[in-house]
Amino acid sequence: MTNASIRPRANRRRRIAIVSSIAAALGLIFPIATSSYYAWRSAREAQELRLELVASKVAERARIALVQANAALEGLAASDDTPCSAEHIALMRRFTLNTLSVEEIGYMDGSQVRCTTWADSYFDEPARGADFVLNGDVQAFVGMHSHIPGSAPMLGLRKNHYLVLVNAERFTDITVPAGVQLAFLRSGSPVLSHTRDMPEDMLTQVAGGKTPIDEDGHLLRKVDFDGWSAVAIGPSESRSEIGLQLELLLPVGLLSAAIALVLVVKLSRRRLSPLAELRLALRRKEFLMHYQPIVNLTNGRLHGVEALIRWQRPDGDTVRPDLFIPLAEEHGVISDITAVVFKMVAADLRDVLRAHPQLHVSINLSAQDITDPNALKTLRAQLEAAGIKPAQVWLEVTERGCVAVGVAADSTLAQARAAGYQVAIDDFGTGYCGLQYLQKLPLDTIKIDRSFVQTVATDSVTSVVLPHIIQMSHSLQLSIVAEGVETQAQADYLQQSGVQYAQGWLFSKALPLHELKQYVERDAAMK
Ligand SMILES: Nc1nc2c(ncn2[C@@H]2O[C@@H]3COP(=O)(O)O[C@H]4[C@@H](O)[C@H](n5cnc6c(=O)[nH]c(N)nc65)O[C@@H]4COP(=O)(O)O[C@H]3[C@H]2O)c(=O)[nH]1
Repeated sequence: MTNASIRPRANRRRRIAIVSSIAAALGLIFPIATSSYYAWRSAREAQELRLELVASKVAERARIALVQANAALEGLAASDDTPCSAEHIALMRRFTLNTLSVEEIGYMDGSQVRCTTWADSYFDEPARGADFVLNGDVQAFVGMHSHIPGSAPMLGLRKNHYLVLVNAERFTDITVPAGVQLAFLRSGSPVLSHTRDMPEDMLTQVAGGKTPIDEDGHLLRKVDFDGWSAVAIGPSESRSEIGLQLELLLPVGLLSAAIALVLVVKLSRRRLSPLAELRLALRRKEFLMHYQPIVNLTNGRLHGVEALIRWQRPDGDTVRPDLFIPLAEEHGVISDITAVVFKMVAADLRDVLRAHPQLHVSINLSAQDITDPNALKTLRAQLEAAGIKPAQVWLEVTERGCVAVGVAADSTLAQARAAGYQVAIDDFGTGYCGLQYLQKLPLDTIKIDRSFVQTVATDSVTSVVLPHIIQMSHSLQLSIVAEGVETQAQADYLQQSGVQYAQGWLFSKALPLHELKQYVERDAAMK
């Protein structure tokens, strides 16, 4: 078995490094880009709102002016003064002065202007037909002029004999934010009114019903009513506005980036940890079982096997269980490993154990397994499915494990024995477990730790302990398995001291399943 460490392999480390770098870069870029985008969006939305607001203002002004002009036309129609009499002209003047949007009123006879508000001056009558008709009976003429030379283009509205001139320029004559242009029009008719410095091409586009937005960095907002349109056009967003929004949003973006970075570092460290490797190995099913023969010292025949887990990494390296089992115990992963062991043992040994009922398999349990109420249930389910009798299964618990879980060990081990399993205490002698405590535990077998076996025929201080352990086990009527027997001298000594069973390299190392099966066949062939 090679002694591979539990570090992630180079290519996985590389993969984690690449993924982490990408995640870190995204973690940095994303919040900053998002806050910049939102700064731009908010600036744009603020501009859209501003344009909407001024367009609404224009629409409102125009709507009021048109309502007033209409009211003047209605009021004049109700007059029964003699047309163009002094009273009649005075009436027209009153209407002109009282109606803010109306600049001048004319009394028409057919297409002729007979008199106007200012009786001695006449505006030119419309030389052509109406540009459009409003409310079914009001003819509208675009581009008329009052009697004042060089006056602004007016909108003429005629109903029956009266024609009022409305100064449409007033609609767009409002204070606007820098760079904003306004226009007022009726679809299909020339632009009635627009801001003075509106570029010609923009005017043409607006008149053509086009929306000159975005491509040239402009936004357009339109407010429609009764077939009229008030249009506001402005730069899509201002740099200073974006800067302002960025000042608000960027700190949030930077904070999120910092949090994301810390998370990525933490996560990648966790993914690079031995525990993450262990969990990954469980998911990838990188575990298998080896089996070490336990022999009868009297005749050298096979008595049973100890199931020993192996972690085979994808590159062929094997990790020793005494490296990863403590890690699994420490982080609560051991019950998952034990469940995997139960499953693999049942699948591996079903044929061997059914064909050789005198053999048993010894399975290691950790302290947590002893307190886990599911452990025995899982084991029973696996064994029943494989047709293996509980009597052929030994459960090994370490002395340290029993001491650690205390009273719980008593009841679990008692339950296990009641269910037909044999219970062995593993690594005996290493766990400071007093005789008194040992007496209370429901045990069948003691496994003497390798460290004591190795003292046979040496001057080691601990060499005196071995005979005591053997003697104590005899007095408690426990069977004994000696672990780690490497020499014939050790085997001879143990046998002469009354130890019945042993395992160790003298007899066999832990074997993969197919080699164990050959071993079992050879043993069965021995007479
Ligand atoms: N130097 C020497 N060593 C010998 C000799 N004969 C056997 N060994 C080794 O001694 C260990 C015996 O197992 P353990 O005391 O139960 O000690 C086991 C056991 O505590 C734990 N372990 C192994 N498999 C499992 C398992 O499935 N579940 C749990 N919970 N623990 C396991 O890991 C420990 C180490 O297992 P392994 O590395 O397989 O090491 C095994 C075995 O390979 C020998 O003659 N000389």
